[in-house]
Amino acid sequence: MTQDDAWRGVAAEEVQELNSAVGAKLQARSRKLLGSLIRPHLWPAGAALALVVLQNLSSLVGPLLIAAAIDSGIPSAIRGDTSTLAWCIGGYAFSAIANSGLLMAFQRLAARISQDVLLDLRQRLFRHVQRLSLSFHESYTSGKVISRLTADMESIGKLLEDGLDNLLNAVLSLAFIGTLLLILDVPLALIVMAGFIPLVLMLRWFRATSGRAYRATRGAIAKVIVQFVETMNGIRAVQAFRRERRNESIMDVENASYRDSNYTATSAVATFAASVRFIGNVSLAVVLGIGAWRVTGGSMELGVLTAFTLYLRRFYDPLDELAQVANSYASASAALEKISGVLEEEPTVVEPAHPKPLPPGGTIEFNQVEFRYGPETPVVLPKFDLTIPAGQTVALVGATGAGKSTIAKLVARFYDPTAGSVRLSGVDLRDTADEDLRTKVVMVTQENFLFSGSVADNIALGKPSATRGEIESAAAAVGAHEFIAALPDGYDTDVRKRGGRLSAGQRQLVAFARAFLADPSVLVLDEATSSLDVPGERAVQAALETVLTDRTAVIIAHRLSTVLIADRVLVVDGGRIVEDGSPADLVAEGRGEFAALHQAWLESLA
Ligand SMILES: Nc1ncnc2c1ncn2[C@@H]1O[C@H](COP(=O)(O)OP(=O)(O)OP(=O)(O)O)[C@@H](O)[C@H]1O
Repeated sequence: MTQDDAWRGVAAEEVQELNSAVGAKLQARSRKLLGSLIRPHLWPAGAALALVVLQNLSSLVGPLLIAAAIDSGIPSAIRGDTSTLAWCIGGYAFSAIANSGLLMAFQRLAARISQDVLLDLRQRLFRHVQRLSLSFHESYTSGKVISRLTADMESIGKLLEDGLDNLLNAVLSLAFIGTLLLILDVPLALIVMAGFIPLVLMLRWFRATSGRAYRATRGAIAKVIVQFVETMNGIRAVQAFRRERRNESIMDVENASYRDSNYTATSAVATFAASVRFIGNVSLAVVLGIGAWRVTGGSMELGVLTAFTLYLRRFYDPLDELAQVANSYASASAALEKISGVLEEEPTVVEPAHPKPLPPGGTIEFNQVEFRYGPETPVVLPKFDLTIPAGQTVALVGATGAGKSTIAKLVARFYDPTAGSVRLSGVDLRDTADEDLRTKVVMVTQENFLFSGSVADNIALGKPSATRGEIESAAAAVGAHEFIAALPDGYDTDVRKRGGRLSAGQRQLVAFARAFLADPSVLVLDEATSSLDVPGERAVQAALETVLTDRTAVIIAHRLSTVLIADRVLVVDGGRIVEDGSPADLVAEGRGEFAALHQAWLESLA
């Protein structure tokens, strides 16, 4: 692994203090992402920039017109000539209207650009995360992904919406007003500029402090969301095991650390904003003092001083806003760093550039396969060979943690073996197209996951092009038709709505109907451990036999009845296949682990 690889993807997420080289690398990655997001909107962004320039120019005219009104309009009006004053007032009204119109146009355009950018980023992130391999999801957790898609996205949105608006306004105001101040009065303008020295120092301090603080807030909010999502996902277990108090105390700790990191971040903003205001007010006081002294001495006109102080207020207001921008920027860049990390992750199970088509048949071969979950984790499956001929039903049995699910996951290519190869009909799974593999190998897991939508939609997942007739015959084949027809809206019942909720056995039947409809050559099945009532169990058993007909099957078996319908039993122990034979032969041998397991099963049924 090179030095660069060590920080790739999400590796730096949990690290609070980064060295400057890594920090720079992460910033460059964030900038690259931001650039790629903004590039498609360069023209509208240019138009927005033009609008904000015009809007700033229009707002500058006001104080100049007021100065003209005080210095020449009012004196002429006293002498009976009101035309200058009328021009000043008319001009002021016109610039105010133009200013409002331009502001509205700019804000609308900016909002449109930023919403498009956010939409693009959300889509990219969602698509990318869906493509990432199981190994990523097992370690990254859904809570963190949710936090990237919600909280982080929101802080980037805040920067794009208010931040850019404020930043452009501030920079332009500073440039324009700075120029005007110099034109109006050079000595006073220089006094104002001197205030910039402490300002720049403050800005440097603020960037360093808030950058660190906001990285911490991103990590902390992710932990709060992870804890929340885990609790909600496991709410049944939480209530069943009375884990509420324990969860509350974990949540309290995460929540408190989020509050603390936010507090540190906002404290920095407060210090910075207060310093800006303080420097602004001191400059104003000095300008007023010197200005008043010069007006009384006759070397400066009152109107000019009025205009100068009016501009000066406007000069410091955007600096206040700049503090807010710096704040949103720090928060958004921490978020962008995390999101760009997720986007940098690559699937570990990669689709080949030139896939080989899978021929018909379903022979599975493990050739010298060895497997470990990660480079630092122990070998879970030591080197082994195994051939499962097409059409055979194999039951994997063994103690918990023996490696049964791991073997099943290799057949479905959720992982690639660390050494050796897994072949289907003679083709290395690494050489197959995802689409091809997913139609030939279907995995039915214990979760029996139902997506929101109708029962029919959930069965059709196995074959999206299926007609209603095909869906119903698949359901009928596995014996699910009766209970589905009896649901409030039959096949159109929403499985997430009241009345559409299915029992564990019914969910399993829907999962079987889905697999039956998909009609794969190979079925990998993690049998549910939860026990069903006797009629439910019989229905599921009958459905299982139907689904298994004419295909290769690898079943992680938990029930004796399932093992007995298998052609072959593999007993797994510590990642090794220690027994291999037909259930009848293994029982007849009478000495092995399977024979003992069989005896225990029989006794439990007695
Ligand atoms: N994602 C993972 N990362 C690291 N180790 C893992 C991972 N999944 C499983 N393991 C380890 O691999 C070994 C085999 O696990 P596996 O899930 O294959 O066992 P199993 O026989 O299916 O168990 P069970 O019957 O409890 O489901 C175990 O020691 C387990 O701790």
